[in-house]
Amino acid sequence: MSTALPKGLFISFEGIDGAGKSSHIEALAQAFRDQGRVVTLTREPGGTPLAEKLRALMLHDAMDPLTEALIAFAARRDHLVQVIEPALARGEVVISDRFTDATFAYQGAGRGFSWEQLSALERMAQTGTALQAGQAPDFMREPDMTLWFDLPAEVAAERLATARVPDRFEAQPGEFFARVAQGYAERARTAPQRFVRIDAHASRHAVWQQITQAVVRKGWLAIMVGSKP
Ligand SMILES: Nc1ncnc2c1ncn2[C@@H]1O[C@H](COP(=O)(O)OP(=O)(O)OP(=O)(O)O)[C@@H](O)[C@H]1O
Ligand SMILES: Cc1cn([C@H]2C[C@H](O)[C@@H](COP(=O)(O)O)O2)c(=O)[nH]c1=O
Repeated sequence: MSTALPKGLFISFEGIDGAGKSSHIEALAQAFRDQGRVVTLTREPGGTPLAEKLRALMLHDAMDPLTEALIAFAARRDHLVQVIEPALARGEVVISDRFTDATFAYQGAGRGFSWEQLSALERMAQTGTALQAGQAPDFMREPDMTLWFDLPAEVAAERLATARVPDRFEAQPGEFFARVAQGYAERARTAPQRFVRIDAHASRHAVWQQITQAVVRKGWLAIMVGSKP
């Protein structure tokens, strides 16, 4: 007798730098584990040895916006093929700290690179990776849910002011992050069924409640009484 695998789930966390994503990702992973799921916790750019090398280039080496976008998608393709698709095929929950919406927000809205061309790259990089899962050749992999941490750029800047040595993105001026935040809002408007807006200006506890409510509403987790981030 064969035991059916649970359906793989793909959840991404998005938002401008300092929006508070990292503070909750591990807690959500643990909530899934507590309810018997296997979790692959990963990040972008990165998540594979090759993609981590590309991350280091992207975060620290000067380059033009097209180069930046191409590196983001090259890293994503490797990440999808090597990590995300195999984990989904095993019925795991994949939680990624950022995915393609970040490219639209940062390289698109932030740097000014064309969204139309980013859409073409998105289709190229995210199609044909799920054939073994029985998906059609033109199926484009996207997250099942995107938790979008919406926070004004000036609040995120205050939170990060004392935090760490900034990388190429964190060193950008406030106007850059205001554009990135707008980019996320625009992207959320184009995919309302996938995006869940999290009011990231709320307290940590209230943010955690919004996250758990979103996942419980989907029926992916049972109600978690007294759970904490
Ligand atoms: N709800 C909150 N209220 C106040 N401060 C918070 C809240 N959530 C997180 N912080 C603080 O804000 C800072 C940034 O949080 P965090 O590192 O989780 O953000 P992030 O979205 O993961 O950023 P990045 O994408 O740059 O890694 C940290 O100092 C964290 O302690
Ligand atoms: C996936 C992706 C990321 N970025 C930027 C966004 C952040 O500034 C960094 C990653 O740092 P984090 O601390 O892990 O959040 O990279 C980007 O510009 N484009 C992308 O596609």
